[in-house]
Amino acid sequence: MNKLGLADMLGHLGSVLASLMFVWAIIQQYFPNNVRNFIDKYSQRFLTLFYPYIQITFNEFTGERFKRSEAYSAIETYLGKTTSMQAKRLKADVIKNNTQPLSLSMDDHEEVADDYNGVKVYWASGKNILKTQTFSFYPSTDEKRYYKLTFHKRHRELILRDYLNHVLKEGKEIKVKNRLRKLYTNNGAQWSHVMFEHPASFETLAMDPVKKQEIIDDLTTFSNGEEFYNRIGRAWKRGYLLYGPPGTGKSTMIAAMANFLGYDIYDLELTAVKDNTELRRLLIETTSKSIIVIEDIDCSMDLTGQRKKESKEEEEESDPAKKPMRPLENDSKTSKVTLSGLLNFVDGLWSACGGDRLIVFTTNHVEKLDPALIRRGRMDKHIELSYCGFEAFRVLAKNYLYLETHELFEKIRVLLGEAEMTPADVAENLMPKTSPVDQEGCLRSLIGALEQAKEEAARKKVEEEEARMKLESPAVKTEEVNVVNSVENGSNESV
Ligand SMILES: Nc1ncnc2c1ncn2[C@@H]1O[C@H](COP(=O)(O)OP(=O)(O)OP(=O)(O)O)[C@@H](O)[C@H]1O
Ligand SMILES: [Mg+2]
Repeated sequence: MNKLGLADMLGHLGSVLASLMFVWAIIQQYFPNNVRNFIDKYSQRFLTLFYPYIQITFNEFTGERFKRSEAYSAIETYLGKTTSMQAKRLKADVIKNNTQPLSLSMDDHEEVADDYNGVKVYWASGKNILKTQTFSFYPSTDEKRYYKLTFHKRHRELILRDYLNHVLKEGKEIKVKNRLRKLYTNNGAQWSHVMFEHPASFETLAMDPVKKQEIIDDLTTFSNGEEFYNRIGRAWKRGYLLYGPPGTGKSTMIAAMANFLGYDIYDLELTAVKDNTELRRLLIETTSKSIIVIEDIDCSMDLTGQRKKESKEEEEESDPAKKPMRPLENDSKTSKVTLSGLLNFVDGLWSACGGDRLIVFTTNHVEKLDPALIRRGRMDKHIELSYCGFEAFRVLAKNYLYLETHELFEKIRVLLGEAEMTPADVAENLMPKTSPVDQEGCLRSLIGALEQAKEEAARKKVEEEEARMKLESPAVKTEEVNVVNSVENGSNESV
């Protein structure tokens, strides 16, 4: 009896559904389009009278068919972090980045909430499937994805004016940070590149923390300074001169800068550039958000005082800025890049071809460089990287040995003040040589090396002093003889 009742009920339900579908099919078929649109429009208006929320849709493709909307991809990136914490169904993609191996986004028909200055907004992902009859080579474009933002209408102004700007800006910034970066090198007038995957960062860079923070602040101000540079009418570029003895971290700092800003690196080999025209072409080909590096600038070109006593035809060149570069001794090709060519390269004229660029020179001999090349405005910031101080040592000890403090630190602090050792040499002594790591053994090895460096420095000083005395002694003797002679002659004059 019961069973029969249930079967009856299901039978009735089935016939009701069938009738409804029949009515819907008749409406679809016989009601003209404009009547249906009319019903749709007014039912929507009626609903919005009681619905206090505003919705904005951001489509993946707008206008140009195959060009992904910038706003959509910025939103996708912006929502990555929130998505990974809130959504239950996620999509993952490999981005092969140092800091983050996967990019996560919401799967279709997911929803997450975001908070902006205490205001709650909701983001939902969705897709429309277009029923196209035409044959397509790009079937994916038939699925139109979108993000829908929903918020209460009383926050309309805040969301439209501030929040959306914030989302787009932040999304773009995260994108720049996450993108794969490139290291370009030039072979003559051609750039070729490999992926840039240097792990250096400002945290691992050993140097005085105050100086380090100053550089980080300078870089941050520069990278956010588009509006400022536009307002004061200057090309958006900044020059850094890094100088100091070998092994003090100049190249490491360039890698840390690139990682910090998320910029590409153009490592320019000047001796391989034929002439100023080639140099200009190379510069024009660089993209924005990049660091153009010329390492060991004093070795790549003759910018020293020696230029005045060079060969005859070079002497004839009255303007020193026009003097050709001296190629490296083993370089068979002659580079005709002149100092003025390089100055043009650095100056606004050529670097004004859009976007932000840092230009970095490194040298071991800052005193040899032509003042014109490194004056402020060209090389805006001069940074000296020097021998390892105690603060720099602490960074290395933390990185290499996981040591924040140790009883031997005090001894090392005193020795670092007395002996000159580069961070590269300190790092080599701290490099673990056994497993498990013998922290104290590494510190003692460093102490040994520092004491040796101190002794060597003292011995060198004595030798230099002796050599100086030897050089001076004949003159002293002559002077003594002259004085004796003049006394013997009864004269008061000394020569
Ligand atoms: N300040 C530093 N912080 C951390 N590591 C450093 C530092 N200086 C040097 N090192 C270590 O020493 C090695 C050599 O450093 P780097 O190549 O940066 O020196 P450099 O100043 O560019 O030398 P050069 O003048 O010979 O080009 C690096 O691999 C790095 O590991
Ligand atoms: Mg270097």
